[in-house]
Amino acid sequence: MIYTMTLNPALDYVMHPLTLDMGYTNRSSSEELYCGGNGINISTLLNELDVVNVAMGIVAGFTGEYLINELQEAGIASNFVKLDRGYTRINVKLNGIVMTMVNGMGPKISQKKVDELLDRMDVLQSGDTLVLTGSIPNSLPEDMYNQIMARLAGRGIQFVVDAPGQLLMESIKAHPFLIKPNNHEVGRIFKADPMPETPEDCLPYAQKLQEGGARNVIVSCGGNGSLLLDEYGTEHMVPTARVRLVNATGAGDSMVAGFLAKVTRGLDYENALIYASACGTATAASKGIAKRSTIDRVVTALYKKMGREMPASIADDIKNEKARAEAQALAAEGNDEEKQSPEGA
Ligand SMILES: O=P(O)(O)OC[C@@]1(O)O[C@H](CO)[C@@H](O)[C@@H]1O
Repeated sequence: MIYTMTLNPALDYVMHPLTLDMGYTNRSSSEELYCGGNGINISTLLNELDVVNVAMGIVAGFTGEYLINELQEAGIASNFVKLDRGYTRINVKLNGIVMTMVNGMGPKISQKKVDELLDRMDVLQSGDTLVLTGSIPNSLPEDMYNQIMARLAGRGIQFVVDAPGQLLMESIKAHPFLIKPNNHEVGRIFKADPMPETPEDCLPYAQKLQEGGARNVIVSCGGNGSLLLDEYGTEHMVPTARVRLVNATGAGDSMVAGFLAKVTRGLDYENALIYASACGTATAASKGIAKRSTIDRVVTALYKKMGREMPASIADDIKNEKARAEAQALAAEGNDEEKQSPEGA
């Protein structure tokens, strides 16, 4: 079973302003509300791929209630500690010519609630995967992920960590099965100058992260593709299918979900990376986390672009002929100019 942990979930309020002038009232042309936070995005995409999983974490207030109800309606099992005060944050995503995000700090969490969460984690068993991802509210210690991994150590549980900066560096000491920073995060961690932009640029940094303890390292590089340095030391580099960018929020989370969905079902690392890349791109081309039909289209387009044969296990899973035809149409859009997001996927 895959468990995702979101210590600081959010409602993502995506607004589409036509212009953005600081110091003035700006008007949005449309807006949407999604359940967010990295782990919740991963659970949402896993669910879309029919991978049964449990979303865990901490919620508060009316926004937290909304989030749990929405997960329930989507058929995603959840196990959240509820705080008595405060509210789950609302992260504002201003999706204009470039994406600008303002993420909330999150509610204050007492030690009692942390202990309650740790106790709930005792349901995890040997063979389970725990995905620790996203920022940690200020009131929790920087080494929170390490505390969780230490508590579960020796029980045959595999860890996946996708976290910013120091949090990630601390976590690799626990030898996680997978980490997935993007190229900008890797550049900031190692104070790289110039910033690594391509999978090739990121390879030396992925090697350092592996030397630090991570088993498999994926580095996503937005429109430039992605890199996997696997636990056997083999490097895999995959391009990105070209699509029109709609909303980059959750694209990196979708990669993690796509990769896990496939490796837990026995697919080899190289093809799992291709599938992961397609899932990230599909979300970038969607409003909210990608739906299955978009993933099917993008994965077909990516295999075509790479001139690669699609493994039977993926091909058998592409739901219908219509998706195949649409995939061809999407591949033909490859000449469209891609809008750039401020961070890699
Ligand atoms: O503030 P954090 O925890 O670093 O990031 C939170 C967040 O920006 O990440 C997700 C996309 O990956 C969004 O759903 C969410 O709003």
